[in-house]
Amino acid sequence: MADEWQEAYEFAVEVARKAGMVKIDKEMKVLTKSSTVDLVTKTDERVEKIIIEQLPCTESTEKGCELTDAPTWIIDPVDGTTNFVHGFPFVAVSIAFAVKKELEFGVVYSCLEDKMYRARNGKGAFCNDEPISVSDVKDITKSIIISEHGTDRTPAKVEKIFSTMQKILCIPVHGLRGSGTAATNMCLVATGAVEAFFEIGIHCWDVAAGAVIVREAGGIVLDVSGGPFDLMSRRMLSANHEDIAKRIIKEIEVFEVPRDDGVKHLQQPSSF
Ligand SMILES: O=P(O)(O)O[C@H]1[C@H](O)[C@@H](O)[C@H](O)[C@@H](O)[C@@H]1O
Ligand SMILES: [Mg+2]
Repeated sequence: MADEWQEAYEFAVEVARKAGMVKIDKEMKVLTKSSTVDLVTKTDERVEKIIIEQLPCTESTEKGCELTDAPTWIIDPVDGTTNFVHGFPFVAVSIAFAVKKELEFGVVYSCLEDKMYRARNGKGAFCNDEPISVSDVKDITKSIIISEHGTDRTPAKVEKIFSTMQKILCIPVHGLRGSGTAATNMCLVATGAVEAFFEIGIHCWDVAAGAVIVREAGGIVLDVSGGPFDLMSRRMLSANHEDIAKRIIKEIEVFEVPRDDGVKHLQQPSSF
């Protein structure tokens, strides 16, 4: 049988590159989404339109996220919008494709660095056409970990986020980092620049493409409890190795966030 999704995969790479031709514009119109620090710009809308117009068989829905068995594009036109607004140089276009609720391929174009990350199930992960793989560090004290504080500034949640970061920093690890874009953070795990990235509060479109890239680079993608990764849960831990993941999970102070699909929170059994 012909390779059913290869053409769509290659096409997504081209669309991501075209969509990534965005310019930092000081006059850009900045709007807000869930809070005053959750930014969106007219450029996000313009880039989304470019992508949707070019991808085959797209039907855009305003109903939020619902993953069905149908072939589905999961797109973040500008991941790292706050960076984009401020001229902080990490901004990515993220395009993933799922079939029967399983992610088939992912493309992340880190546009200001001109790095095209891509991966397809069973076919490896690449950056600018060079194969990439995760770090082989298994000792957390020799690791760099990424986490982000997100856009929910409810004091109790911020306290948990910083308490988790403090505990991880004091293990100690070599460093804590954050690029401001979940898609790029996952690619940093995939290239071995860092050992892990976790965040509670991200959305499915922030991490769908990155999940395929991390897995194909030899890493793992889990729920922050250690259970299986659930794209709609808004919780994600990606790591180079299960030893690193297990050690981080011990320190994560989990808090509730509404799921992307609106389903009531599901308990994630830990696989560790
Ligand atoms: O909103 P964008 O820039 O698409 O996505 C970002 C989230 O807003 C931010 O809360 C989160 O920390 C970051 O990882 C994500 O990419
Ligand atoms: Mg995003």
